Parts: sequence; structure tokens; C-alpha cells
Amino acid sequence: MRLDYLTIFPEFFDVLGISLLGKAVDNGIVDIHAHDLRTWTHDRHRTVDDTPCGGGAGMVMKPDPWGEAFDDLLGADPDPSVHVVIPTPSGTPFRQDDAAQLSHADRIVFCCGRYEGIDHRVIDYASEHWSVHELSLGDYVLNGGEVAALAMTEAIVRLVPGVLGNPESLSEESYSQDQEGLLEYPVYTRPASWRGWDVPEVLMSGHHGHIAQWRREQSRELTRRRRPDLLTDE
Ligand SMILES: Nc1c(O)cccc1[N+](=O)[O-]
Repeated sequence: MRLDYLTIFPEFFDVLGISLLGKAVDNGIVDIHAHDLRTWTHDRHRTVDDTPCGGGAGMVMKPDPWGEAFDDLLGADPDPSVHVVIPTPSGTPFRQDDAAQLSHADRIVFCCGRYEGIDHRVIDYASEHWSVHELSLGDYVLNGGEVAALAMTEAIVRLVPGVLGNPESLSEESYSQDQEGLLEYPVYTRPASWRGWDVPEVLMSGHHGHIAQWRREQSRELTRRRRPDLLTDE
């Protein structure tokens, strides 16, 4: 899997060289390239923004640098197997299903906007050539798409075979299919008693059936309280 990041702050993506993602890069499972969008500017000030047509506050990212970056990175031939991800507050919510779908991609290009956003013609042009995903990490305001791109990257890449040491752990996580899309149950480890708080007895019983039932009940109760929207049968 090759991941490209178009951004005016490429140093944001230096962190992808550490921990599990760093190992995936070292093992050749993932190939990461961060690009400074200003590479594709031609004026003395390396300008990437301009005032919004129709007026309004702030600045809009000019289309030209993006178009020239696409030309260099992807060429002009349409290829639906290339996924262009645009983190944006106006996108559809990024969910585990999106991470699962994108984990099968061979090529993902993250376009990280700043200011008031990217000239919409860039998205229109990209949509004619590649598979475009305008995705939102959440309903809050960030200064740009870089932090969201990092979070999406982790959610996607950890699902790629060979990245996680123990793929079994994927099946018991929140939102995973094996968890019926429910929130993950509370977890405990040693000591059995800590500052007056004890590990639930059932977890110390060694009775796997009872433990599995307790965990299912905990997941459902937690989901009912915190995320009733995830419950499909209520
Ligand atoms: N929320 C937000 C933003 O304010 C700017 C860029 C991307 C996002 N997002 O993906 O959620």
C-alpha cells in the first residue's frame, strides 16, 4: 500500500515513521510519501491561497497547485483503484467500515486542506479521475486536514495484514464486526485488587462461557448508555 499526503505542513507526517506504522514501513508493507503542496507553486511567495469568490472571511486554497500535484503524482489517466481522501468537516462521517474498505486499497492520496478549504473544482476534477472520499473525523473544528489524515491513516493501516502483531486482537475491538458493532467491554489485568477496587469475580473464574456472556452483557449495556445509535435491534 502506498500512501501520499498533499499538505503545506509535510512535517506533520514524520510521526508515521514510529511505532507500528513505522514497522510496517520498514517491512515494506506500507510506503509513505508526504509532499509540500508549495512544491507546485511558481511565485516568489509560493502562494497556495486566494480570497473567496463571492466574498466572505478567510482564504481558499487555489486549484492550480493541487492540479499540478495530481499530474505529477497520479498522471492524467483515470484510475478508480486510486483513492483520494479529503478530510473535511463537511464530509460523511469516517467509520470503521470506511477504514476496512480503504485498508484494501493499493494507493491512497490524502489531500489536507487548510484555511477555509480547497477550491471545489479540485474535488470535481479528482472525482472524474479517481475514487474520491470526502470524510469527516468528527463534528468539531480543526485547523486543517492533517490531524484527521493521521487518525484515518492509523485506523486504515492497522487493518492491513501483517501490520498488527496479533490480528486476533482486531476481532474484539469496539465497532468490529465480531463485536456486533458494539462498544468494547471494560478490560482488567493484575493485581486482582487495587486501591479497594477488585477485578469482577467472573473474570477470575476461569469459566470461559460465563466470561464471554459477561463481556457481551457489558458491551451491550455500555453501548446502550453511550451509543444507543449503534444498537440495531432496539
Ligand atoms: N473537522 C475537520 C476540520 O475542521 C478540518 C479538516 C478536517 C476535519 N475532519 O476531518 O473532521
